[in-house]
This record gives sequence, C-alpha cells and structure tokens, in this order.
Amino acid sequence: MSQLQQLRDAVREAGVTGLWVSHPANVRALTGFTSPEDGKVLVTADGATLYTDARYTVQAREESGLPQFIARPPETYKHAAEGVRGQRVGFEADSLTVAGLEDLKEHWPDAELVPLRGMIQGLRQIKTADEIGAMRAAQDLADQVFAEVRPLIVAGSRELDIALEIETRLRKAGAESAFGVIVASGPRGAMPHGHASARVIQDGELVTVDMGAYLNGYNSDMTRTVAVGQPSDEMKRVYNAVLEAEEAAIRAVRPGVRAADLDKIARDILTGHGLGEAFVHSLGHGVGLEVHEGPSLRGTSEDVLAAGMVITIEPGAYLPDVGGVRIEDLLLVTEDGYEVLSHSPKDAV
Ligand SMILES: CSCC[C@H](N)C(=O)N[C@@H](C)C(=O)N[C@@H](C)C(=O)O
Repeated sequence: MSQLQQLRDAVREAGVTGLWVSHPANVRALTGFTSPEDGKVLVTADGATLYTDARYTVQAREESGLPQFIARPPETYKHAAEGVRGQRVGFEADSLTVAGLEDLKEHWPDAELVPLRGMIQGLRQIKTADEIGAMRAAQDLADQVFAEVRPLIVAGSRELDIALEIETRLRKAGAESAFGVIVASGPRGAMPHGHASARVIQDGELVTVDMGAYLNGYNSDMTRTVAVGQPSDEMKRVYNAVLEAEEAAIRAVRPGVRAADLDKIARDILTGHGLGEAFVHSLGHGVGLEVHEGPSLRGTSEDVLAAGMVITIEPGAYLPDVGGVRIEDLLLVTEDGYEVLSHSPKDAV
C-alpha cells in the first residue's frame, strides 16, 4: 500500500476528513517533490493536491504525480478552502507555526481545524526498499569519505580542517553534509555536539567525528572516536566501556524489541563502569528523510522496533573538562535481526 493510501486510513481513524501537510519531510514523503520547504499538501478523502509556487512549476511536474496547484498564499489557501468547507481537517501540530495556523483559520472559516501529531512520521518509520537503497548509498559514501580523511586526524591538525575535508569530499561526490560535521578533540569531546573548531589536535587525545551524508534526499549518520597517539588509561577505559555498551545494544536489535529496553542495555553497562551519569543522551534514533526521526531509542520511548526501520545505536560518555567518547553505527532492522550499514572500522585504542 502506498504511503498516501496508508495515510488516508490513518486520517480516517483520527476522526478527520483531511490533513494539511506542512512539515517539509512529510511533504517530500507524500509527493517526491525535492523542494518541500516550498510545498504543502492537502490530503482529502478522495485526493491529494501539492501546492507550490511558480518557481517550481517544471520541477513539481517532473517530480510528483499528484495534482498540483501553483500559487502563493493567500491564493493557495483560497484554492484549498474549496476542499475543506464544512470538514474536520487535521494539521501538523508539531510543525505548523502559530502564524501558519492563523492563516488557515482566516482562510478556512468553515473548517474545523484539529491538531494532530506524528501521523506521517509514524508511517515514515518503515522504509521501502528504495529508501533503504538510498540510505545504503549515503552510508557507503560516508564510509568512503571517512576512510579518506582518517589519515588527517593526527596531532597538529585543526578540527575544522578535518570537517572541511569531509564536507568537500561529500560535495565532490554529489552529496552534502547531513549536518554540521562534529569534530571534538581532547576536552572538547565532552560536548556531544561539539562542532569543529579551530582547536589543534594534540598527541594523546581522543577525537570524536560524527558525520553523515545527505544523498538523494536521504541521510546517513555515524560516529567514530579515534585515538591520536596513546590516550590516557582513563580515556582508554571510557572508550572500551562505550564500545562494550554499543556492541551489546547492537546484538539485541531485532523486530519486536522495545526501544527503551535497548537504551537500558547500554545504560546498564555504562552504569556498571561508573559512567551512567556521563551518558547524557538517548541510545539512538531513526534516520531517513531527516537525520533525527522515529523511532526514538530513549528510556521513555514507547516505540517497538520493526523490520524496515533504519536506526542508530550510539552510546556515549562525556566527562566535562576531560573528554568524551561516542561510537555510533547505522543499522537496518531486518526480519530476523539487524544489518549494520556503517562499515568504518572501530579502532582499538
Ligand atoms: C545535529 S544532528 C547530530 C546527529 C548526531 N549523530 C546525533 O544523533 N547525536 C545524538 C547524540 C543526538 O542528538 N541524539 C538525540 C536523538 C537525543 O538524544 O535527543
């Protein structure tokens, strides 16, 4: 069943007759339109229309099989008003701006607007074969670029030179960086999202590199922490504890497992090493059209893994003023377990 057909069923179950889709990744998922920041979709009981403006007339026609209406607001809303008169229409409460909602209220006075959350995001969690292929290609490229850049991670290099090299190589290969490359060396490793700075890497430090390729609309996400020279015994201990937690959580990945239980496996191991407090984020997340999407692999998550999900497993330990370690792999949940999509070596330190 296509995502649009599944969505129609979900819309009906939510007690609405239509849905105004404004979240860019959801617009792209439903339409294939590759400039979804400038697109919206109105899904009704018997159809769906892509709204975008005249900059995209040709592009939208080439990319999407949906009926299209080319205009800018307020004409967009006026045209859509025909399809929502007297209807209960859902909107994406987790992404529509307050101004966007005011516009809908102003132009659709006869519609009852109903806030809904995560409806399309839920459908996006299970990837199609094409989507898996796209993410495999993105991760293969990220692995290749990491291998090329790995020799540059030495004492005397600046973090930002490594990041620039990664970004340049991704761009030359026709991709983009999925997010600002994280290169966090020495004490900066205590920042889970320490974007590359001008800091010069010193001998004996650990360096955390978190990178992803954005290719054909899909993202990859992977982290490696590498040693430059001989790190301290304490940082070696932290590294090995994080690796143990990561490998144990990966081994437990299979359909039907609760995401919260996977988080607990990793957290318990780190706690056993006295590093429970140092693991300051969730175990992982889904990846796809967005770097962070469902399922959520945090302790409070109600999500259950299913075949076709693409997720990260990424425990970390962060010691303020000392340093940090994160090791992250990208995995496909398969019918009988998992496949690790990221292949960059996890060096022994
Ligand atoms: C700014 S995108 C960075 C991507 C990175 N690989 C990543 O996922 N980092 C995790 C530590 C993270 O942000 N996890 C989220 C889901 C969280 O725990 O809230």
